[in-house]
Amino acid sequence: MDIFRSLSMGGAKFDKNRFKDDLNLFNASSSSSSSSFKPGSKLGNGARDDAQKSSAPATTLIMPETLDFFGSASKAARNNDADNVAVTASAVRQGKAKAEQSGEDSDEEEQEGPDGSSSKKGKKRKREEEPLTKATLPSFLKAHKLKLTGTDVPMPLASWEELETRFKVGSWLFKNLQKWGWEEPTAIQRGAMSVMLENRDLLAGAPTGSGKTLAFLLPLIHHLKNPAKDGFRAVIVSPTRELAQQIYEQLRRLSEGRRFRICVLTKATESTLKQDPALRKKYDILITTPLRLVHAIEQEELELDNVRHLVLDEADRLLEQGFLEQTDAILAACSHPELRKALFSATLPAGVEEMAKTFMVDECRVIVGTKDGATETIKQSLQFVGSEDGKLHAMRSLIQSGGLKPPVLLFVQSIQRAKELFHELVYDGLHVDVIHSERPKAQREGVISAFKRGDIWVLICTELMARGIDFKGVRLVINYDFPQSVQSYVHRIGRTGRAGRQGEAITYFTKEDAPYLKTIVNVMRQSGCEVPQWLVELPNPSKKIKRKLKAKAPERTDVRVAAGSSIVGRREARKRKEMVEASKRRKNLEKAPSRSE
Ligand SMILES: Nc1ncnc2c1ncn2[C@@H]1O[C@H](COP(=O)(O)OP(=O)(O)OP(=O)(O)O)[C@@H](O)[C@H]1O
Repeated sequence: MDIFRSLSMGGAKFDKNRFKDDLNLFNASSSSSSSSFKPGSKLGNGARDDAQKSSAPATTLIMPETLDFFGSASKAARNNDADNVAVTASAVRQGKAKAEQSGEDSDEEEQEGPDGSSSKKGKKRKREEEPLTKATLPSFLKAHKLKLTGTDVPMPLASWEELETRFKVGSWLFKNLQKWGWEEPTAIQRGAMSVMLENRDLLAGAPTGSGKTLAFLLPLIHHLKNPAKDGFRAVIVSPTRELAQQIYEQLRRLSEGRRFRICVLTKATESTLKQDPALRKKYDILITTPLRLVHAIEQEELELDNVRHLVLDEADRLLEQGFLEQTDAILAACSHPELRKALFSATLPAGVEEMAKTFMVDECRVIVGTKDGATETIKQSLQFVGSEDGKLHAMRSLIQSGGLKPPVLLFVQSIQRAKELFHELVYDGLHVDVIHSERPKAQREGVISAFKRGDIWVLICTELMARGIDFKGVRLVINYDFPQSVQSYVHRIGRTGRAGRQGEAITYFTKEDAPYLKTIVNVMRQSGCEVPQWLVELPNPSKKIKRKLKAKAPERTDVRVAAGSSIVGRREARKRKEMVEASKRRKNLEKAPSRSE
């Protein structure tokens, strides 16, 4: 059914002309909104709003160069004949010190080119094309918002070409990479790949949607070189099955033509490994969730003693209560003395970093942007909805005002609430579905494919979908229930605004959520969103309060109860009841024999 028709069934009017871009799914960009603490008002946005209303393509106008991870803001021709530069962190430090001494600043340097007529941007791009030197490194790091820490940290990649010239990455792998047509490496790819290619332990943090997956996959394949039939040599751990599957798909594409044996550990593959011990030797790479892997280790269904590369994706989640024990068991099972470890996430709380240091050896730390920061291409806002019943009202207003820009991800705090909200919205005639861990695997996969295809326009989800999942076209994330931690907020909203695209995130809050508001306000400010002064002046919640929220989701009135108790809810329920009764009457009439018969 036409989505605009079905959306209209909920009482909303959709103008096809106005939403013609929506028809062209996964061709994202866009947005709207303002302040004051009353139900329905949105708090946030600001500067970017004006920019987004401009007629030029969003990426070129809005994105500052420093945030242009994907080079989409500038298509300057590149001319990379990069010489090999094996500069180490001592060089990094020397160069930095020199730059600081001379008061060198990247922006100033750009204005001082020999050719006074060329633009600042042009000069900067040109300088990036050249091989990095001690002198150019500080401004390069600044331009890419890269922070490198550790002893002798390898020099970042100046260009893709350095993969071949400097690291001798096989031409087959380089060709596979080129198939994506990505003009240049993202900041995290520049910083993290060189560290992994030099076979060092790594702790890497970079915003959501900034290409961390490729940053660890490419070095990993490079090190494995060829299929070896020597048992698992690389293990990638991710907190969810969905993310493991997504990593597998990217890995398969990147290793095309090399016949690596890759195993995504599921109940089915686990039982195959159990039945056929010889098979275990045939695999090269394992992608798994922690629980499944620990089960397989305990059942002695596989061995990890030949593993040389261990990647923990969404590392902070894997080192949190709930997964920590399993991650510990995995680390213990990967017993090869030459094991290298790489930890990646968009959020790395201090406690996690401390823990990581206890099992990493002489690690390099590569951070892009502000630690635990949100992606800056996401327009964030907070919306006060009064109490629970105000949320559905806000949702329906959003539909009616045309602000619901599909595809939309809608986060709630529990499976129960996800189910309830689904039942509430499905009768509104929305193309809506729900995903949570109680749904069988096949159904979950089906929902994800349908959402990717654009058959589902609003996907209700739990924390299951908050991390890592790469739906490129998501235009709006709604935090229907307030997130339980800053990390959860950053990852949830990070499902939009990926790969340099624009996105929007709205967070509903009630009176009960107000004590935690400041944590989100801080993230919003850090990522460049304007927020009203009174929000800035709110007190930060204490550590104790934050811990309490993280440990236990707040009690909330059931979605259905809340829906029934609001005026709008009652009106909608009555309308739906009337529609159902009218439809029954029509059917009965159709069934009734006509008099002539
Ligand atoms: N160099 C690049 N240029 C352009 N696009 C890229 C580049 N590298 C990766 N991408 C694309 O960017 C998107 C996001 O990548 P990825 O899923 O690896 O992000 P991430 O940093 O792991 O995000 P998250 O923290 O949410 O897991 C993907 O669709 C990927 O194909």
